[in-house]
Amino acid sequence: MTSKQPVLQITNLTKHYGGVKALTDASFRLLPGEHAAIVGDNGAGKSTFVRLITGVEQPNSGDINLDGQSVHFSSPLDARDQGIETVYQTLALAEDLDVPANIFLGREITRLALGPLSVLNHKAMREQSASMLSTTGVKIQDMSESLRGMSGGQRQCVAIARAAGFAKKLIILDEPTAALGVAETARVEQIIKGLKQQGIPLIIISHNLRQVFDLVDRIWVFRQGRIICSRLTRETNPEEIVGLITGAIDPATLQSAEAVAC
Ligand SMILES: Nc1ncnc2c1ncn2[C@@H]1O[C@H](COP(=O)(O)OP(=O)(O)OP(=O)(O)O)[C@@H](O)[C@H]1O
Repeated sequence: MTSKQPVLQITNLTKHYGGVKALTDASFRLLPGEHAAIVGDNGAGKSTFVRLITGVEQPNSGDINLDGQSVHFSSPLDARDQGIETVYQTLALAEDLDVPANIFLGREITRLALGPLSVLNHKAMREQSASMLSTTGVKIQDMSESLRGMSGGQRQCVAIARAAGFAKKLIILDEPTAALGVAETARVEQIIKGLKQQGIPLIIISHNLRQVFDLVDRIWVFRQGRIICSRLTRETNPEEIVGLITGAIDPATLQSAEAVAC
């Protein structure tokens, strides 16, 4: 075990829907600056886990600890306010708005705060958007273009830059390249590597093992509603992870006790 305090520590998180045990006693940790992947077969409980740690749903039991503090998220907004930024597959972007308006969607900067009559500070939002995009390594030709004209990859990049710009604690990416082509996937992966260099902790849900092995420090394996173990990427290989996902390998038989956190 490491002595570093985890950014996120989850203990015995459980969510049952009637008789369906979507997630039982899931324990997980993310260290400062660490990039981790969540993998598992369909129905293994990955999405349920993410919904619980992003405030979309509340657990039946278990503890979520953020930077050493026990927290409860009553809504996604609550989780966001407490420092967890999530990029969902649906991206939550507004097609008809330009890049700055999308980056500041729901967090607009105002010159005069008068409730519904507030005056937006477009200049500040434009400047800060440009800075967020450049810090994240995202290149957008024309920031005043609406998102409607952009490719899936460009939109994904805007969503990740927004998350990186506002994340106080960590970023969660849900299948960020599932709908992208090869070149766009490579671009998004470059951006994720940039976040690693900046020390921003990150959790990625991905079915793409090549991508997982290329990007993360640690892999958490979900199986039948449980987190069965985690493996340091450098101490495992794709065959072993597939074996853990399918049940062909029993985590109890793995030798490296340091690398297994069950
Ligand atoms: N709202 C719900 N009501 C009832 N059962 C649910 C609900 N959400 C999830 N489940 C069930 O919980 C189990 C875990 O589902 P979950 O979506 O978390 O898996 P997953 O690993 O994300 O799968 P996938 O990769 O297909 O998205 C499945 O059996 C699913 O049918």
